Amino acid sequence: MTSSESSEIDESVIAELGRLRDSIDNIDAAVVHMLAERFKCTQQVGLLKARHQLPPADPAREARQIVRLRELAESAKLDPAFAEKLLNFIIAEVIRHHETIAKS
Ligand SMILES: O=C(O)C(=O)C[C@]1(C(=O)O)C=C[C@@H](O)C=C1
Repeated sequence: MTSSESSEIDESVIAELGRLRDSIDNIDAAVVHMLAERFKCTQQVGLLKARHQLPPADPAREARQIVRLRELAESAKLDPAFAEKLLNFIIAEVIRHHETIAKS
């Protein structure tokens, strides 16, 4: 392989990496915007729950969400265990916010 051939390969690999990273950046931005919208909704839920003395957590609702999300993940070829962990992580933060609202 000549030095010009190897530098062409390097450039095409770098270009492909750049394209993939651009898509990753767009997807990450979409995730952030979607999470921000979700937290706007849960903020309203937190206020409603605090006003009506409802408990911050609703384990029955969470169980239904997990079943649904695991099914969605499976059909999207995403690891259902990962989807469940992610939902639990988000919900734990929401419950923390609900508790803060209830105390205030
Ligand atoms: O649906 C509710 O009751 C919420 O408070 C929202 C939410 C969620 O983030 O999806 C958070 C806490 C509950 O345990 C269940 C679900």
